[in-house]
Amino acid sequence: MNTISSVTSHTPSRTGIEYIAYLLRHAIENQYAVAVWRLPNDSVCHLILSRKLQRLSPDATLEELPTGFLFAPFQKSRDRIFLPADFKFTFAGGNLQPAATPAETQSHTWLQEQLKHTPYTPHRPACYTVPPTGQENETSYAELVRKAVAEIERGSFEKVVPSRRKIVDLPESFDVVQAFHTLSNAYPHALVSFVSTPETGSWLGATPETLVHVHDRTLFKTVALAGTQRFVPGTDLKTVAWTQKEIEEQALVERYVISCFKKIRVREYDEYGPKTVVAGNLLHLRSDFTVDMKEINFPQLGSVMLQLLHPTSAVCGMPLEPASAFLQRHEGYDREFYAGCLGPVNVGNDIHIFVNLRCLKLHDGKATLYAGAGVTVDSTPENELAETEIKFQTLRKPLFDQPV
Ligand SMILES: C=C(O[C@H]1C=CC=C(C(=O)O)[C@@H]1O)C(=O)O
Repeated sequence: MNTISSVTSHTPSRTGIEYIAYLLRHAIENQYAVAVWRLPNDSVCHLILSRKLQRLSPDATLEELPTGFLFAPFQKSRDRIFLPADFKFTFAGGNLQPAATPAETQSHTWLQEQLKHTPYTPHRPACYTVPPTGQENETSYAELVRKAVAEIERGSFEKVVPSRRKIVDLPESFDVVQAFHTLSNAYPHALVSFVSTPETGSWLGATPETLVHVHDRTLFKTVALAGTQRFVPGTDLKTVAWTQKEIEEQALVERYVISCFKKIRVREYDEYGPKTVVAGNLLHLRSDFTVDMKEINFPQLGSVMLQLLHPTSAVCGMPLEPASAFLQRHEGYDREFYAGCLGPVNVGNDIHIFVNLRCLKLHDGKATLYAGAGVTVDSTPENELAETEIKFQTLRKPLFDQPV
């Protein structure tokens, strides 16, 4: 088996961070796309390089794709992007890990060749960036929430999730690989991801929300997540109280998930919750759904449910169409990949797709942060605005401020 020792036998040993920085630069020089991720409650970080992105058709089945990474925008009418794993590496404990699959063995051999031709030199990691466009301001977000409540009172929909963005200056010393590392340490229960492609620019995030998880082609999982409050470390989760507004907001997401199961006549799901969960600096209410796919003989449930669920009423609204039309008309900016979905496909027998929340997009010297809040008839503009501010803190605090 070709392992790290074969990479290092011709070159000085490098840290995982140095290898990642080297691979990012190689990607940019060759117009390759990159995805780096660390799954929740896992210590292993994965990196793939793609020579060419694929655009997935709406009916593409994830189960039939090769190993890779899905990156899909919020707008369903736009193309979902798939990064096939032309090269794949894993890192743990700060080091590149021995190749565990034939594909990784080939990747190690390739890396060894690259290092011979272009030896490693220390440098700040580079990634694809695009300029920011415009800036949302606080007054208009409060106005947006007011309009949303008025529309709910008029009976157009029950819930909508308006969002906003904030453009911040990056510190002089900002280093994207270090930032990924910082988020991985700060948020062990999140999917921490970094996606950088010539088409999409670079996106970094730490999301708490699973959209579709298929384990070993047998077990399907999804969640209904909503309701937000600040987490004070040390709080006993059993003592956390939720308002009627938050309970209803989460119940609407639950109903949305169940309505998707109903559309395909799946009745054999287990539902657990809602319970209070920690998501970094925040608390949410979450219900977990599981389906035994073998038992109901539905091998493509993951792909089918992904199409039905996205965008859930945790990021869009309920009913979907009028809420989505409201956001299109009034939100006033392009969400692009915020509140879209992303994650590894067919890596080690799992498909693990998350909602792209608590994320930012990188520009030269700046970053755009994104956050939304679920609005129901009981919402106030002040509270929802404050909620988006604490959601911004999920990334701001560890990356640009003091550690969490
Ligand atoms: C839309 C976001 O969060 C969603 C997920 C959990 C709780 C939410 C809420 O309480 O509003 C949102 O529905 C976001 O983080 O930008």
